[in-house]
Amino acid sequence: MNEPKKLVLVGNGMAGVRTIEHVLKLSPGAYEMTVFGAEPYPNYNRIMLSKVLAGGTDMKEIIINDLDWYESNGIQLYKGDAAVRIDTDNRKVISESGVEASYDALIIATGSNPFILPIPGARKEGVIGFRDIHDCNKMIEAAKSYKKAAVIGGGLLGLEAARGLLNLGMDVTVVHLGKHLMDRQLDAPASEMLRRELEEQGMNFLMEKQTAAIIGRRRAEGLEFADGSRLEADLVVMAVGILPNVELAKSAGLQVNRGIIVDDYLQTSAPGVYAVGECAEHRGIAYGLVAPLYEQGAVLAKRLAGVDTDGYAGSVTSTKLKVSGVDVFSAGMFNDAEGTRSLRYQDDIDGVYKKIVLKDDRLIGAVLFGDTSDGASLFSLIKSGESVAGREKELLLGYQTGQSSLSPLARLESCSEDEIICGCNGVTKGRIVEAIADGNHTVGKIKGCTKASASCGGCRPEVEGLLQLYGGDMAGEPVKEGICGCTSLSRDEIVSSIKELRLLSVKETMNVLGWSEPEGCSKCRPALNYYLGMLWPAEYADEKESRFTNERYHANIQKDGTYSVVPRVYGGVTSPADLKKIAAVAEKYNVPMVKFTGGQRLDLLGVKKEDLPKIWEELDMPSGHAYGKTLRTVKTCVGSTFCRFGTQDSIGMGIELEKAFERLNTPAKVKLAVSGCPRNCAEATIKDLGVVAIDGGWEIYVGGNGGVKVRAADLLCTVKTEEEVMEWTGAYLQYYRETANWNERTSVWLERVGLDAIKAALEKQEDRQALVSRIEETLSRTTDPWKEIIENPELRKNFMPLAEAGAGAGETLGGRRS
Ligand SMILES: Cc1cc2nc3c(=O)[nH]c(=O)nc-3n(C[C@H](O)[C@H](O)[C@H](O)COP(=O)(O)OP(=O)(O)OC[C@H]3O[C@@H](n4cnc5c(N)ncnc54)[C@H](O)[C@@H]3O)c2cc1C
Ligand SMILES: NC(=O)c1ccc[n+]([C@@H]2O[C@H](COP(=O)([O-])OP(=O)(O)OC[C@H]3O[C@@H](n4cnc5c(N)ncnc54)[C@H](O)[C@@H]3O)[C@@H](O)[C@H]2O)c1
Ligand code: SF4
Ligand code: FES
Repeated sequence: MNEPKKLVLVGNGMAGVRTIEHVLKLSPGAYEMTVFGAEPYPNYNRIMLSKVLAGGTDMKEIIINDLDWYESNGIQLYKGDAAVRIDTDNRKVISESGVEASYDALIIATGSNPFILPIPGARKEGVIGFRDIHDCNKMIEAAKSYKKAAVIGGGLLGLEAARGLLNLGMDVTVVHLGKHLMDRQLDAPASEMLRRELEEQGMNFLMEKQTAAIIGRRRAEGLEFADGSRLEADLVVMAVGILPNVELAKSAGLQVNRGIIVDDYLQTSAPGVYAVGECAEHRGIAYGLVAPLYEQGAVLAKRLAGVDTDGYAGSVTSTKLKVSGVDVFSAGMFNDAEGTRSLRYQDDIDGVYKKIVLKDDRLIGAVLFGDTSDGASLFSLIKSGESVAGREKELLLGYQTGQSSLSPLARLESCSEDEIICGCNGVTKGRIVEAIADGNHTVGKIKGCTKASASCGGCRPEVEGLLQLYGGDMAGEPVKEGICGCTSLSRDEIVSSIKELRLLSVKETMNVLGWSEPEGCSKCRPALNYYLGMLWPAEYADEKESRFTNERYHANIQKDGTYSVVPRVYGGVTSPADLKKIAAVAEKYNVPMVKFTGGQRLDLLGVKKEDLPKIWEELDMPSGHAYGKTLRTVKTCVGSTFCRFGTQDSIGMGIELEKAFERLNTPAKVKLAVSGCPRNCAEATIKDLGVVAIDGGWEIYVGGNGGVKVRAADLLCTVKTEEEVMEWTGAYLQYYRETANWNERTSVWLERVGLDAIKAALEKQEDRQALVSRIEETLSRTTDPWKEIIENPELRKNFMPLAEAGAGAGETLGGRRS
């Protein structure tokens, strides 16, 4: 056997160590390895520092390779000992402590340094970047003694730092230079939705602010901006981008631009010297995310091991913000440009935004907010560059089934074993399939042994997909998945645990049931809030912060940031007096548009947030709840009161239903209608519950939907009296409340549960009555939200402009929404 060659790695970080891991696998024993690391730790997962700061994990959990690993692989590690010189003529590296290491091959993987703004005061105590364990510890320490943090930079790092500092109890203001947060990853609508969501989480923002100086004596006391205004802050985190760490390479005479220039085989301008990771510049790009760096590392390892490779051709990147409660995904070229076309979908009620960008029938970019479940599939289509002609709508609206040729499952099945599924941790499909074959049959177990899905969580749908494909048969047991990435518990398990253990708050539920994310996410928080309210109508106090914006402000937020006002008009029947009131407020507050809705209501559109309480006060009408997961409207036809075909009083029936069930919290919105004869002018058979009058009675239809996916309702029963209509409706709605998943419309629920099962549950009158008594218990505790807001000065403050609300130092400078 040949003498091993000498391989030296400078930079004990993510890209460099990943490269030598590959070399060890491809050609064990071929190299004698020496590693210099400036940090005093073994190799760790830098991206998890955000989670450490946010309290989601601890330092020991983020170590990728412990000291034993170096030892058992015969690697000489000099930790806490930076390389200070490279002698390319004599092929050796010299370290700070004086160690000299000769090399046949040298890998430079020195990463980046945080960019520190060159402004007065930038070196003061209390001003830091966020790059390593040391910075993370410093922030955790600072939060114990100081309360006001300013994060400069509203990019990925800044927002993750801000979320962490909020979790540590600090009052956090993010100062951003541009108009839009995460401007390198998101378009304006997604960025706006993100800002609103983060404001709801308690973050303050100062947008379009240029920091001119850090003020304070020895320690930072605040920021001064170019416009002369100031912000108090005793901790300042700079997160305004990174600079590749090229000093060592530069001083060794290597060709350097922004990064160290490398070719497709990661070779620098010096023989035997390679560079990978953030410090390298390939075809003009220095990447700042791990996935492309791991791809580089895989190519370099092959090169060093003498294995054939086509070289590295550059990467398309995707990102996911690691802030719990916010789902944001961005990939590829997400901005419109010449020769591209884009499709968008925006649902302001559920806070979902999707955009895909196409060029020549190929998908080249995507932005997702609120629902990022299709991110991985879209990303693999972007990478594959295949034609998506004719499938654009499916891509935008999401994969409905697992059957289409585009479905994530089909794609996963056909992709090669080497395809990286988890970009953050560089885990391939082959490795995950192997883990499944070894008996790991939950995402949690796969996470434990491969680290796939342990970081940003973006690959979780793909890991779940692989479990579906390869888990069931091998295990002989069904694969169990949780309601979201924070738990492996199903909806039913959660609901029964809440009941059995008498859990009474969202936080307690997450703690007791072992949530992986201490704050939960935008899927589980509102779901838990709903389940708790449904189970404990008397004891549970609704948690506003677990609701979407519309339900928090009791108004639908519109695309321009204004709100809409929809007063309750029972059964769609109004009066001259109410119409006058509506007209008067519309005129007085310059409401730009008054419109009839599909549910026979009047909608005042374009209302400013601060006008909402005044308008509701002057209207003195109940809320129409046009914004919530609740009973929306009962649409009625004129019925026997005026119509010559009418067999029953559909208006009276509709009003009675609406008065009985208004303000009811439901898993998803619920719409009702009542028609006075089978001509069905109120379109009752495409409603969640529709009542149609017949000779001598009423038919009750359920599970209809007139939305994206039209579904004709099924006949539940035929009854004779109005009392029976009320009883069946109450029982049906309560059964839906008790058994549906949060956010599941009745049309989907009915198909999942089955009409026969629902009929069986409601068949016996005693069962119906038990359900009715439970719904009545809930209904007896509801109140009109706007009446409450109007009468409560504290609640009214939420709608006031900042100055009137009496904001603190950071807030008066602008940006904060309450
Ligand atoms: C808080 C945070 C969160 C992040 N989250 C994500 C994420 O979610 N997804 C994602 O894709 N990316 C994320 N990133 C970026 C990701 O961590 C980097 O892209 C990745 O770590 C770069 O790997 P690297 O090996 O090039 O550099 P590094 O991991 O920084 O490693 C370089 C190492 O070299 C050492 N070094 C420097 N000079 C010398 C020298 N002269 N001698 C010896 N050692 C030296 C440094 O101390 C460092 O340890 C995040 C970064 C941070 C800071
Ligand atoms: N979830 C993730 O994938 C993740 C998380 C953290 C960090 N990272 C990576 O770490 C690196 C550093 O992240 P970053 O957010 O610092 O870099 P970035 O370049 O992505 O964002 C910096 C932001 O700061 C803003 N900015 C620039 N100058 C400013 C100024 N003077 N005042 C206020 N704002 C200013 C920019 O407009 C930009 O939005 C990036 O490569 C990033 O991709 C990734
Ligand atoms: S459904 Fe029948 S009763 Fe009602 S308006 Fe139409 S025709 Fe008249
Ligand atoms: S892609 Fe981030 S955890 Fe897998």
